[in-house]
Amino acid sequence: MTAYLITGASRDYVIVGGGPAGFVLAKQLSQDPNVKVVLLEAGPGTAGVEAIDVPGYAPSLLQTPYTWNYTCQPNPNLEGASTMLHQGRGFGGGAAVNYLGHCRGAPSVFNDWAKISGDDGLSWENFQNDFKATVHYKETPLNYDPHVNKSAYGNGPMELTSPNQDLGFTMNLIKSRTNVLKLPWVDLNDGTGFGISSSTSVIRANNRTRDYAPQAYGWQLAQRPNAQQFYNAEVTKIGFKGKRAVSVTYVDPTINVTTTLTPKEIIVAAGALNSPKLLMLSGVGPADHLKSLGIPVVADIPQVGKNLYDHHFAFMEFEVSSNLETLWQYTQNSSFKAIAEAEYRNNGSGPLGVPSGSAFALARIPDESSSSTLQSTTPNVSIIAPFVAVAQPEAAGYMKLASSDYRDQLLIYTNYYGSAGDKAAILYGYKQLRKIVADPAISPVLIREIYPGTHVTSDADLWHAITQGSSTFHHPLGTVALGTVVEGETWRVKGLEGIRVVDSSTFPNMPTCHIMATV
Ligand SMILES: Cc1cc2nc3c(=O)[nH]c(=O)nc-3n(C[C@H](O)[C@H](O)[C@H](O)COP(=O)(O)OP(=O)(O)OC[C@H]3O[C@@H](n4cnc5c(N)ncnc54)[C@H](O)[C@@H]3O)c2cc1C
Repeated sequence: MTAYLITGASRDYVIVGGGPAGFVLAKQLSQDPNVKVVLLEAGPGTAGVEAIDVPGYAPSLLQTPYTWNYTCQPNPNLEGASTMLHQGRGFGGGAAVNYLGHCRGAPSVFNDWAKISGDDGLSWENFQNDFKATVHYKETPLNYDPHVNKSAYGNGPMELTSPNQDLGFTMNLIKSRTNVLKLPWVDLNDGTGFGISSSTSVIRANNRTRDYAPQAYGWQLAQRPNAQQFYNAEVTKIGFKGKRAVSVTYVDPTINVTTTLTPKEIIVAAGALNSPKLLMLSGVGPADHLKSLGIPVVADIPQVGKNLYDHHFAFMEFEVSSNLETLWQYTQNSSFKAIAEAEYRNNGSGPLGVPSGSAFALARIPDESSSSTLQSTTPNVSIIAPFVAVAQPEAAGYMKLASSDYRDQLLIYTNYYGSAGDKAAILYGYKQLRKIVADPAISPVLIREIYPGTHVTSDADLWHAITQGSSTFHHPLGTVALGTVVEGETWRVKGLEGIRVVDSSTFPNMPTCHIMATV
């Protein structure tokens, strides 16, 4: 599939970005055989890539051609650390490389979005039907009750399942969280805002492989003569005539061919970092910033690139009984690895067939209040790394261009823990992790605390540990927000014609859980 194959009549829609948003849009729009749709994806094709298909290999996909590998600017709130922020690159976007968790979180978020955007379709009551239209839940034989509310799921193409087995530790975690956090085990997809979840994931029941956008929607596109989907097609600029978007220029770097299309309408779905990037490269953004880089201004919209939210987590590390199956054993112990791979090949069981985080909790903090730090010295141990994050951070960061060259890195200012409330929340949660691990549901298998170490007790020292042992869930959003940059209902960029943005960049603020379900 290469760029020069696109010839002939003008297209009705060009969609920029083959992530979950782009694929759903392409599938929906091309239902009408009279509407021509072209989907352009910057990254490579992803069909048949084993590291993408096997759930347990997800962490190995970072820093590969399947990710945009952005390094954020030094963050003063993290003692100057420059953290990484990866995004999916290739057919499927983030859905091809992510950790497969599917969760909708608190309804109040969507009711807020409906108010902010004036679009009642986004209220929880109305949005539920859209959620249901994208997924179905498939029951599988399990050795535990996953507490799934089946009425929360519909008949959509994406398959959701629960982890197909308790590998020996999930139940300990669920019990200890129930005891310490005093929360019930619930389904966080049915409108329940707080509770403990056993991680419903986009993993197929029959062969325990990743289910994601190109698989769920791409085959329908492939069968439609009015739809085309291209990878290795990086859009470098959107051209404007006055305030109307009229062209899309893209390059296929593998053959160094540049092509310009002139559709009737352009839909940008390039994700939370690359959608604002493309808008700014095309002259849509803060005028002073664009002028400073010599980019002619089409529309002065100061909020493009602002309002950047993300989920950032802080972790601890504990050694537990070596008979517990953990990712540490898989990465460090070659005989364990061989057994796990054989198990997965035989019947999709074992640690490779489940998501990396097999249980988590959403809790409210009281009103008053990836890389491992362990040296690889002893392969035959088991390590757990429980983590905590602020589900709805207050402080937003921002991003801007480093230059007018599309190949340059972005300047990303994350501002994690940038408010007193965010800082208090993460510190509170970090202390709760120790209590959870000390609970009798876990303490019998606990051997020792590795990170930060039991000597770390004061708030100042714990804060230092958080700044040194934290990372992102890769959930950036909000940089082309509904209400400020994009209109509700139409998703048109305000003040412009022929251009819409429809993806995670348009979320006004953070859902309280994983975010792909909402995309
Ligand atoms: C490592 C990782 C783990 C995650 N874990 C989870 C999880 O467990 N659960 C969850 O719900 N969410 C998770 N997420 C987040 C989730 O995957 C994203 O929020 C979601 O994919 C966003 O969808 P999107 O369509 O808005 O953008 P994206 O998925 O980012 O898709 C945008 C697409 O546009 C393409 N693109 C960008 N620029 C251009 C251009 N100029 N021209 C053409 N194409 C372009 C990109 O290559 C990409 O394929 C994770 C993300 C990552 C990276």
